[in-house]
Amino acid sequence: MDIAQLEHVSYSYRNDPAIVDINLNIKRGEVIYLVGENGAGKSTLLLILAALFVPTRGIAKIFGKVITEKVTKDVCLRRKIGIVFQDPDIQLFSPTVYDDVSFAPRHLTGEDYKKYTEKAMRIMKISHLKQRHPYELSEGEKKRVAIATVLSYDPEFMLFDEPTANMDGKGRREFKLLLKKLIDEEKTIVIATHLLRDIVYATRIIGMYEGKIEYDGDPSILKNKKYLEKLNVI
Ligand SMILES: Nc1ncnc2c1ncn2[C@@H]1O[C@H](COP(=O)(O)OP(=O)(O)OP(=O)(O)O)[C@@H](O)[C@H]1O
Repeated sequence: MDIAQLEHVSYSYRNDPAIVDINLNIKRGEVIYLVGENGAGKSTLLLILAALFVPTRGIAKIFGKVITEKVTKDVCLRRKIGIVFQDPDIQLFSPTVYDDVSFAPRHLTGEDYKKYTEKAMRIMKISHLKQRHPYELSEGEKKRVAIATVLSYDPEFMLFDEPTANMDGKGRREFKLLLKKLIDEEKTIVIATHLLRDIVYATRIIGMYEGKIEYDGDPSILKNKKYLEKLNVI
């Protein structure tokens, strides 16, 4: 079974189309980067893949389930999918870092939630911040916490929206190591980015332009500067 199958999927915010007629299959173990200029539709496509948005048109099947309003709340499905939003302020809502990181495992993994929480904080090197209020953190620290809130329940399908956008060189190197670890654990990964220099371990690139898929293929496209210029991603 594919992780995701999109058939003629479109999504509009009120009447403004954000993605248009997307056909896409994602197989287990793929490491896909979505590239495209601002407003190309990358975040919207991630939200569809995360089973958080229901397509305005077409059919999205995630882990074999057709996504409807009801299915977006299915706990079994939610347990398998993790999304790290571009803006960590959307993801962090608790009074302390610990409460934020433990929120999902508390609801999804039961008894062992402390173990999962500690492990995620250790991996993201945020254990020392656990009693801090998320809003007191730097943007880079917030991003680490946001990633930890997803690692903490160990989903098999992981989606990242501009994960390295507010990170310094050290943060970006550490994210690369995290990615390697997730790939070794055979996760399926989709990353939206406009930072081409940060693309590593890609098995597939999807280039978006004005809500449509303009390229879907192997990473050799990254060497084709002329084509990337056409997509406005250079
Ligand atoms: N909440 C919203 N309400 C209305 N329109 C929206 C909303 N979110 C996105 N859009 C619009 O949908 C289109 C696609 O936006 P989206 O955020 O998916 O693109 P993106 O490629 O992720 O861009 P960026 O790199 O700037 O995040 C844009 O025209 C955008 O203005």
